[in-house]
Amino acid sequence: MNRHDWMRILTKGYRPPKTTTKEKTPVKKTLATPEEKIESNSFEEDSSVSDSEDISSQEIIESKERKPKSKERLFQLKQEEINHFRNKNHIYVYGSDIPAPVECFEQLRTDFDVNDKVIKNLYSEKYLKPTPIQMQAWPLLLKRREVLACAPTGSGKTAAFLMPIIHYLKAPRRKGFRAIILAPTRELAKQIARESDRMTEGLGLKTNIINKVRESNNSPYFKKFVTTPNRLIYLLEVDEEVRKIAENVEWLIVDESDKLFEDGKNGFRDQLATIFRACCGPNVVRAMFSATLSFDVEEWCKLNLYDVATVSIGMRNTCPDVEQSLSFCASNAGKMLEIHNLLRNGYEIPCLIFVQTKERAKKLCEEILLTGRPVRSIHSDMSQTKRDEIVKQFRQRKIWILICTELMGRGIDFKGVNLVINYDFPPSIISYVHRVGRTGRAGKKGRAITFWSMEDKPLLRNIAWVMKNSGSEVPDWILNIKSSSQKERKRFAKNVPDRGDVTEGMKDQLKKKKRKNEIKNQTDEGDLTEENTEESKPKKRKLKNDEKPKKINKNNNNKKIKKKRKPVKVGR
Ligand SMILES: Nc1ncnc2c1ncn2[C@@H]1O[C@H](COP(=O)(O)OP(=O)(O)OP(=O)(O)O)[C@@H](O)[C@H]1O
Repeated sequence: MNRHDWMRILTKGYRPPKTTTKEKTPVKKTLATPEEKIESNSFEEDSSVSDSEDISSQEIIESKERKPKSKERLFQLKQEEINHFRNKNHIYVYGSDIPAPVECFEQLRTDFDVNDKVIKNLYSEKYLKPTPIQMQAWPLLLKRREVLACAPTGSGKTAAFLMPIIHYLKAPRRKGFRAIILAPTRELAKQIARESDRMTEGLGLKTNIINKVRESNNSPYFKKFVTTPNRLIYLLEVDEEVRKIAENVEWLIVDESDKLFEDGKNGFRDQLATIFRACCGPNVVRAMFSATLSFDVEEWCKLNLYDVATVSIGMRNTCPDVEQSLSFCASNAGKMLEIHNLLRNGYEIPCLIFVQTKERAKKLCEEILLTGRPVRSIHSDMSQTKRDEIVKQFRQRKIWILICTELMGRGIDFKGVNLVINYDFPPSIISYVHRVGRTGRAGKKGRAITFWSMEDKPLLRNIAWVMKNSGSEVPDWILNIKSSSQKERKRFAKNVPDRGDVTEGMKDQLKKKKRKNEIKNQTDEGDLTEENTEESKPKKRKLKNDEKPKKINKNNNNKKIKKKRKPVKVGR
């Protein structure tokens, strides 16, 4: 018998006592208060608690302790998911407590209780899902956060600020205007108003746009209010009632914020300050939207907006959906030839052509009209009705080519512009991005060609980098041109080169072209030219018996042939 057999005999019939739930509790109580601990001491000292029980109770304690950790982990996982989603959609956020982006329209209903009618209106716009700026700006604005947003041209910023406003305004109240949207041009203000009308359908909300300063004076009782700063300033100055209404405004949105923040004669910085002071109620939420942001605007927002959340989509100052290229044209005549070549060799319509001045717009329009193509120009000399009519016809594709100045560079959504031509080089990177951004909108692709000449060199490299960063191919030598200083670029923007007359040099060019054609015809027709006919040839004199033939200089018979000079060596 070995020692195992002995142990079996001695312990026969013995069963180890079962652990009861009662006995487990004292271990749990180690997490209890100190008083309870004293009470439970007897249990802890109980020797009947086996080692194995100790381990299992330890596990319980650990699992209890781990519980809050796993909550944290869950939160971390969720955060990782959110970050992944943001990265996938190129959404970058800065600020505290930024809510998660929404992925679909349904989430607006489930998470934010947005009215069905508002969501229905989004679907009837034929939108299938939110664009990245909408994904992140909606939850922020629906939580009434102040926002600074920067998203590429044509990425749906208008709906990004309109939808939350509409959700909050809900139904009309006789309180005067409750939301103000500022835009830098009348065209843009009208476009926003049109989109707002579509999105508020069935809700009874009214959007008003002030066309003429005085006209708006007698009707400040709108629900929403889209305007340019000058017009609102006028109302604030002349009407006490408007001032009171402004104090209770619930939303103040600045579209194309960097344009409105510009100072100088084209900027609205001073007017904006007045409007911000007027809309000072405790409930106002302010937000700034633009495709391009300047350092100034960012700094201002950090200082003046409350707990501002910054949202940025994609790489700043790029147009990823536009295939961009450069074309060198040395002179006005060169540009004219290039545009004719483009038009002759096939171009995409609708096509927008940007020029520097309204004079150049008119002249270029006349030139292209001669080719019989449906082209118009649009500029500030025209009445508003005429401008609206032209924009409408361009949208309806009755006009194929629209020639415009910087006026149309920002914000205007012509729907489906396929080609942008910068006939005259833009004055700044910002201007380039907005001009080129008239195509490649709402997920569609577009093309942009920029003509450049030597005078545009201070900005050439920077524009080339915008192209490169947008994914277009640019020759390396342009990217490597010596960079111009910020001062030089600013000077370029302020004093753009005088580009002269669009048709300048055309006569010379035409003469040259005519001459070229003539020469070509001559060579094609062989000897049948006037110079080569028998009559035109000089008659040959018969040589005398001992006379040698003279050498003839082909270039000029009268000139003697000059002997070639030997190069002179310069020594010390
Ligand atoms: N969720 C969406 N799905 C599809 N299309 C959309 C969506 N939201 C907006 N759009 C469309 O995208 C186009 C561009 O929108 P919008 O004019 O608001 O662009 P933007 O970002 O303001 O451009 P810009 O900087 O040039 O002013 C419009 O035709 C609009 O109807």
